[in-house]
This record gives sequence, C-alpha cells and structure tokens, in this order.
Amino acid sequence: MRQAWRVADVRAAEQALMATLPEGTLMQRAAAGLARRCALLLEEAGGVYGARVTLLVGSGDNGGDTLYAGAALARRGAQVRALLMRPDRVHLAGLRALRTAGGFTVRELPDRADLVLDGIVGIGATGGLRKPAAAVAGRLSELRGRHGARAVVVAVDVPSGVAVDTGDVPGAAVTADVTVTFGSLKPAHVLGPATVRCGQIELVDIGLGPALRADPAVSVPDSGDVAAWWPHPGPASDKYTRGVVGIATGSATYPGAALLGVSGALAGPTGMIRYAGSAHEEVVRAHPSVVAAPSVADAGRVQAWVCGSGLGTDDEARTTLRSVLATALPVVLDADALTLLIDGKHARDLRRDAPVVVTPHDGEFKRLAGEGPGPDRAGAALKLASWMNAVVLLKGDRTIVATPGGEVWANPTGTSALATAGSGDVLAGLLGSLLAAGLPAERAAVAAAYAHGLAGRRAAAEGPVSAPDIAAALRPTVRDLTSR
Ligand SMILES: NC(=O)C1=CN([C@@H]2O[C@H](COP(=O)(O)OP(=O)(O)OC[C@H]3O[C@@H](n4cnc5c(N)ncnc54)[C@H](O)[C@@H]3O)[C@@H](O)[C@H]2O)[C@@H](O)CC1
Repeated sequence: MRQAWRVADVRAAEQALMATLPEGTLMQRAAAGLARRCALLLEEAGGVYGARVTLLVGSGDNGGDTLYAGAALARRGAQVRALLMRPDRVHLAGLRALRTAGGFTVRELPDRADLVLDGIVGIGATGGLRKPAAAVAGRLSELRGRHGARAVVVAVDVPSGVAVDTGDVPGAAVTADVTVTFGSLKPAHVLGPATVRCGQIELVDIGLGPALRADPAVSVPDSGDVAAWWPHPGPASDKYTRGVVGIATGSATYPGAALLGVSGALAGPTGMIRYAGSAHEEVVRAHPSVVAAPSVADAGRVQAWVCGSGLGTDDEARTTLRSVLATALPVVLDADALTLLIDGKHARDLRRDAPVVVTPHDGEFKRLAGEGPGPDRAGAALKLASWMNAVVLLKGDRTIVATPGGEVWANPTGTSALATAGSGDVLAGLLGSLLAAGLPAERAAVAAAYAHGLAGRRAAAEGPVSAPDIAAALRPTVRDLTSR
C-alpha cells in the first residue's frame, strides 16, 4: 500500500523535522537524491559527462533543490544550464553552488537537452502555471538531445502546473517521464489527471516519516493488500458459509444488466448467488448455478444485496429498492437505484446500520450530490460519503473509494477499456460478492475496483472490450491476484 499526504501535513512534518536539524539539511538530502536519480537516467542514455542538462528554476525552494542537483551533475561533467523563471527571485545559495560547479544561466530555453529538470514550482504552487512557465512547459516535448532522442523530463517533487492536493490539472502543466518526490507522496501523485503527468514516481527518503503525524489523505492499494483481504474458502466451508450474494438488478426490459451483474458475482468469493427480479428466466438459462426468484421477498437468505442496474425507475423498482434497504444486510446501490434516491423518497430507508456502498459515475454523482465532483474528486466523494453515510465508489480513470469515516482510496489499475456499457454491472456484482463473503464495505469496494481494473486491462490485451469480456477476464485475474 502506498499513502499520500496533503501539503499542509507535509509542511508541518518538514517544519518539525527542520527544527531538529542544521539549516538546509532537508534541501541537501532532497537535492542529493534528485541528482542521483538524474545521473542514473543520464548513464542509461550515454553517460553524465558531456550530457546537456537544462534546469527550469522557479523562485521557491523547488528551484533551490533543482539548482543544487544541477550543481552536482555539473561536478560530474554535465553541461548544466539554468533558465530562471524570475531572475530577481531565485534561491541565491543554490545559484551560487551551480555557478561554482561550472553551470551557467540562460535567457531562453535551449533547443538541445538530454535531461530537463522541472523545478518551476513544487508544493508551494498556487493556481495554474503562470507565464512564462506555462509557455516553457508546452515546449518540453520538442527538445532533443544525443542522437536526436527526446529530452527526458524529470519533475522535481511534482510536475509544475498540477494541483498538488487534488490531482487536478487546471491548465498548462509539465508532463514528466520521472517525478522525484521527497519525504512522502502527495495526492497529485496518485489522484486524478495529475497522475498521468508524473510518469514514473520515485520517492527520496529525507527522514520525514516519523514526523508525519497526520493521517494520510489518500491510500493506494497494491496487489498484496487485495490478495490479503480476498476471502478464501477453508476445509470446513460450504456454499452458505462462503456467503450468498443477492442480485436484484435488471428487468424484463434490461435482462443484460442482470446477466452482467451475476457474471461479476460469479468471479467473486461467495459460494452461491441468488437472483431476484423479472429477468430470472434469462439468468438461470445463462447461469444454471444461480438460484432465481421473481422478487427480493421470494429470494431466500443472502448476506449482501446488489441493487440497481437495469431495474428501471417504476413502482416495482422502488419496491425492490425498499426491500433490500429494509434488510439488515450490506447493500450495493448502482445505476437506477441511485436515480431512485434523488427525489428523497428513500431518505428514511437509507437510515440503516448495515453498510451501503454507492457506485456512481460522474453523471450519477451529480444527480445524487446536486453538483458534479468537480476538480477535487476525492474531496467531493468524501463529502457525499459523509452526507449519505455510505461508502462512495466514484468511477473514473482513477476510481476513488471514500468512506463516511474520512478515508480515501485511489485505485491504480483503471483503464479506459472499462469505459464500456455494462462494465459497472460487472463491478457491482463482484463487489456484492466480496461484501457477502464478509469483507468490510470499504475493502470490498477497493478490492473490487482493483480486480475489475486488472480484468479490463487483461481483456483489452485481447482486442476491443465489451462488458462480457471484462467478466470473462475476472476469473484468471482473480486467480493470479490471489494465488501469490
Ligand atoms: N520545506 C522543506 O523542508 C523542503 C522543501 N523542499 C522543496 O521545496 C518545495 C517547496 O518550496 P516553496 O515552499 O518555496 O514553494 P515552491 O518552490 O513550490 O513554489 C513557490 C514559488 O513558486 C511561485 N509560484 C507559485 N505558484 C506558481 C504558479 N502557479 N506558477 C508559477 N510560479 C508559481 C511563487 O511565487 C513562489 O515563489 C518542495 O516542493 C520541495 O521541492 C525540499 O527541499 C525538501 C525539504
């Protein structure tokens, strides 16, 4: 698991740590780690000696890190040139170090460079990238170095232009090949469109860990987490003790939603699936292991319900939603169930002790919350989670899971291949199965999004992806994920 901290918490930790160390120690540690990584990149591309290195230097400490790292590379024989964004406001000691090492300043962005260090702005950024930095950021992909190769762009701490606490990219921003960050990850490394701007992320230890007292803002699961959480049957398990998931989705008009929800659940850990709804004949025909009934009332015992997709919004759909919410069981609400919640007629039904997980995409989120998630997707998901007292799984390139207790998870396995009709039905079915098998709601949501993303990638490797392909890819995905 990786974790990211907000700027204010990072700064508090830095201040606490700096109070115990000689002045400048943290910047020296940061710059040394940065220079080491840059030297490795240059060695891979033909050597440090004689390499052309361009420093983009802003007016804060981010520029200071960059100047010191540039000085270290100049001492190893690189030709280091620094473009100062504000020559009147530059880290003077850093500039002195660069000049002493043989580096110099330039007034224009040099066309030729093997390596560019983006030290325009770090965690002190406010708003979108200003001129002239914005224009410089836009030109980096044109730069060429040895043998005509594209210059490698290394972002110092964060790519300049991203919103560090939200992961938004409000305007012009640097696109890095590698981001070397210090002390801890920040939300922009793991959330939103900023993640794409980071390239490969390298964390330099500057000793900040023990001083980071605040809870992390965002956690990112890895395959080890998901494997450790995934329920496995034991020798004494039977189909009931493994959990029974109820699927109340689809309708005579939309039987496909029922079939896809069931196929997602079939890849989950439960021992049995019960289907309740008017698509029951189609479901049994396609999936003979499913026990189907026409309504929730007739379905028999389950340990969690999935409700919503393809249900429609008529009175029968309302009855179904009311029936699942009236149980004392965990419930996943998706698609039409979310639409049914908007008019507030189910506010009372939602006052329940058992967990609710809602799985909106942006449009559904907007209808539920009254406004779209906006640039701060994690913050918006947290607000909705707290307001609904539900775990919110906000779908997107980096699906977010937010809990009423204030935790945020960002799923790292997303792929655009998942943006296909019925993909969410498969996810909801799998999530329901994990809930029914006993996982806490937030882990079920995080694990389902993780496996679903991997399945989308696996399916995409074979060709164009539709939802049944994702469902089919879930079985080998779950096998690989959980058999380590
Ligand atoms: N505080 C510490 O202990 C450490 C800080 N370090 C470095 O210091 C950085 C933070 O330094 P600062 O607090 O000085 O802040 P930054 O250097 O990130 O940015 C502040 C400067 O950028 C300008 N600026 C702000 N927004 C801008 C925008 N949108 N477009 C163009 N210019 C903009 C401001 O005028 C200000 O001069 C970190 O990102 C990291 O690189 C490291 O040296 C590690 C230790």
